[in-house]
Amino acid sequence: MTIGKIIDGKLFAAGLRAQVAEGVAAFADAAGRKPGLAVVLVGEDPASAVYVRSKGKMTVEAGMESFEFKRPDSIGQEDLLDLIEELNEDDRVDGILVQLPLPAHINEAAVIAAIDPAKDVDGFHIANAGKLAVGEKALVPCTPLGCLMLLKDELGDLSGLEAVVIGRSNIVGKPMAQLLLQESCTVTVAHSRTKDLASVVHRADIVVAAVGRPEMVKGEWIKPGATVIDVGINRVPALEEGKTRLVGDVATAEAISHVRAITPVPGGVGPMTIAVLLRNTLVAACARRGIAAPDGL
Ligand SMILES: Nc1nc2c(c(=O)[nH]1)N[C@@H](CN(C=O)c1ccc(C(=O)N[C@@H](CCC(=O)O)C(=O)O)cc1)CN2
Ligand SMILES: [Mg+2]
Repeated sequence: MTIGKIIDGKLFAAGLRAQVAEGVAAFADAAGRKPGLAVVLVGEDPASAVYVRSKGKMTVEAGMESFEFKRPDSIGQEDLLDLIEELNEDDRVDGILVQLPLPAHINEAAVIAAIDPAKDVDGFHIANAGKLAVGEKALVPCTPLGCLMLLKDELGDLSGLEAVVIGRSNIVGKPMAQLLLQESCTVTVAHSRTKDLASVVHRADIVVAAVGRPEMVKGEWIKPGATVIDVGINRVPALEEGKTRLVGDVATAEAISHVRAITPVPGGVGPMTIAVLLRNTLVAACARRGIAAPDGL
């Protein structure tokens, strides 16, 4: 039995952040100021609070300015839109990110639509999604771009490979499919209504699992030698009473003997999300100031 490689997303992300930090220093020399990222957190969701803290810390470590805006769960839609408008107008702010999910009474689409597309470092605005779809230069959602970076690092040229993306969200599944199409993969997007998912997955040289269902993708579904990117972050009960642990959307212990390579959870795709956010912020800052973005980012 051969054992596939575990892709170290944490290490790759650290390398990317170091590269971004070099670019940030060059930007600051040329522009006379640091790139700035504004992060908006609404409510008390503990996981969101952790991610936002981590984003702020890594933004500063990369040499950028971090602006954090925490608002109560009770904030009204109009007040949130006013804050976005202020950030759109603030010249120190190159990137704006509203942490998701938002409370149920807020219209997420309206909030995203209010962000200046040039500052939309999450790449969620329709203008950026549309540009990505037609192959124009765009700010691209962080998680799928991070997945693509890991895939290209592992496989090199992806052209002609059969890719199956499981999940059709606007944040991961759809942009992931667009990115893989741009790399000339043959792309299938599978989802909750897909019939015989096991045999669809079995065709794939590349599997990207982004369904949010713990260990749903079984080892025997994977074609021998496929590369698997596991986007899932699911908290499940641990063996020890009262404790939890994280698992992905793929049954990794089973899949490991089928794959060429696979991302672990934690330590795979997750760390790439924040590293790419920093990359997108630098790219947005360069574009806003008419400065060339560093090569290879
Ligand atoms: N506006 C956005 N909201 C959300 C996004 C996003 O990209 N933009 N993505 C997720 C949350 N997220 C960043 O915001 C994020 C999720 C996970 C990780 C990460 O590093 N995970 C670790 C495990 C962490 C743990 O122990 O709980 C890993 O996988 O190794 C970073 C960022 C939803 N919201
Ligand atoms: Mg809502």
